[in-house]
Amino acid sequence: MEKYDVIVIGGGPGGLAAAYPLAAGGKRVLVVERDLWGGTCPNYGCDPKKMLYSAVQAKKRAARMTRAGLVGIPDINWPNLMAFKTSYTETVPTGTRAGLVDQRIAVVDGEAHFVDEQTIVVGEQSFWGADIIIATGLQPVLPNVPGSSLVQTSRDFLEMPQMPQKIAFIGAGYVGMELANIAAAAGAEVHIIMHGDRALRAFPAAAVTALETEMATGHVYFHKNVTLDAIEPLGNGVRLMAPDFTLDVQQVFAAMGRRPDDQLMLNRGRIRSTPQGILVNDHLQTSNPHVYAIGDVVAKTQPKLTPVAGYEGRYVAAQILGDTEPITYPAIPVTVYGALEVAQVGLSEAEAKAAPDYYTINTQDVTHWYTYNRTLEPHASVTIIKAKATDEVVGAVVVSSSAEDLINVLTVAINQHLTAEAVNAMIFAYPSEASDLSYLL
Ligand SMILES: Cc1cc2nc3c(=O)[nH]c(=O)nc-3n(C[C@H](O)[C@H](O)[C@H](O)COP(=O)(O)OP(=O)(O)OC[C@H]3O[C@@H](n4cnc5c(N)ncnc54)[C@H](O)[C@@H]3O)c2cc1C
Ligand SMILES: NC(=O)c1ccc[n+]([C@@H]2O[C@H](COP(=O)([O-])OP(=O)(O)OC[C@H]3O[C@@H](n4cnc5c(N)ncnc54)[C@H](O)[C@@H]3O)[C@@H](O)[C@H]2O)c1
Repeated sequence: MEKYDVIVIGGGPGGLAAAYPLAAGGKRVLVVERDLWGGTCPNYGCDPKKMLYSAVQAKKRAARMTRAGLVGIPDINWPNLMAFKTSYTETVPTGTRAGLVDQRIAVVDGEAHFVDEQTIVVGEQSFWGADIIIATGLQPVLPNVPGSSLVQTSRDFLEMPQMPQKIAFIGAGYVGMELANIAAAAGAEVHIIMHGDRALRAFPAAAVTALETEMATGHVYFHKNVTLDAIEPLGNGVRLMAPDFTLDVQQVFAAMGRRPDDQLMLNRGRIRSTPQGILVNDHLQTSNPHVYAIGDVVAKTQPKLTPVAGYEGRYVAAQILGDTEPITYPAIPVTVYGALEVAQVGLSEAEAKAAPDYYTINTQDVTHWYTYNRTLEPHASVTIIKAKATDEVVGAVVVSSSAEDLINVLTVAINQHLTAEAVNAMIFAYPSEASDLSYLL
């Protein structure tokens, strides 16, 4: 049996962020990956999604600017856009694996299962680790109804060779809203099946309504309060069925959330978990003190995102190398890359509303401000939440076609505990979204 200082299970953003500093710190490290090196984000998540989104953004902006002198709206050629995406994704697994080997990190291809508290097996091989880090991410949830085998996943969507004329997503969270926007811009009629009446529950209702309205103008149809009870094959597609509801589409995709799978045999490693993920203490240590868990697989209140997985990977590496501080998280921005970008960071609007003595909430519709008028934005709004006692910026919501930029500026302000006065004292590039901040704070 081979022995290592640290075994990392999962070669995604979390696992990789832990492996490199551990190896640099002199530890003998093994990383095990059962599928594509690099994990979800660069292979079938954030990065390929945003490559497709780039063309969608350009098309939408061009369409708006036809009202300002631009002639003609470009078409999306799906196979060519896919080829552009693949030109990036096809290099990820080999490049990632080679990067590890280059740093003298041992790599094994295969699925890891626990044998006991410090031993795992991969195929026929057994490995012992003084410490083990679980960074195995999540798998898409599929509907539990007859015909669920006809349902595809976001991974299938991001590898789809042709765009069908009519498709559906089950679920209106991040994946459903983002992929629906891409499909609609590429020419499909898109249906979103929602078992409730709220999309993107974690975001303020007004921001989500703005996004839904924009998507509805682009051939996205929302079916609210529909709980599917069966899916049947059709000659050239599938039939989605619920009480008083039938919809025929060519393809249907699950966008109902993501959950850990049960392949690790956690019980043999004495590691406790729930359906939401592995339970950890404030050092990201599991119920087995030799084993840590990081990234999406952890049951946590923080958003399950790539930069959070990376942050936790670096944190656990530092713990194993000798640090003893419990983990604390900075304010984490979240952004939905839809027909509009909806972004928020810090204290939420709902939390601020619940404590009116402590916080001010300033929401402005900025659609007609110069910055957004210049690009003929369909909708733009910014919410700034400040602490009354200190005048510090503590939360923000941005809705526009480029909210990702402003939310990052506001994230810096929140994490640095800047007061409105301190932000206003800065000079930003003009004219830009950040240069408008003085009117908003
Ligand atoms: C469609 C989509 C779009 C997304 N867009 C964004 C975005 O825009 N921004 C953002 O921040 N986040 C986004 N995410 C989320 C992001 O991909 C994850 O937060 C991130 O990949 C989590 O990293 P991780 O290392 O925890 O897990 P993963 O990246 O999932 O990596 C886990 C790895 O472990 C491997 N593994 C699992 N079990 C085993 C086993 N038993 N043995 C060996 N290997 C195993 C898996 O094969 C995988 O490679 C998106 C996700 C999806 C699905
Ligand atoms: N831009 C980003 O940062 C980004 C993009 C994509 C994914 N992600 C990550 O991936 C995770 C998974 O995304 P997701 O969209 O699959 O999950 P999600 O949790 O964001 O949304 C799932 C949605 O499906 C709905 N749903 C659940 N069961 C259903 C059912 N039976 N019928 C109809 N609807 C149902 C839920 O109410 C919810 O609205 C996200 O939570 C996030 O962590 C992030």
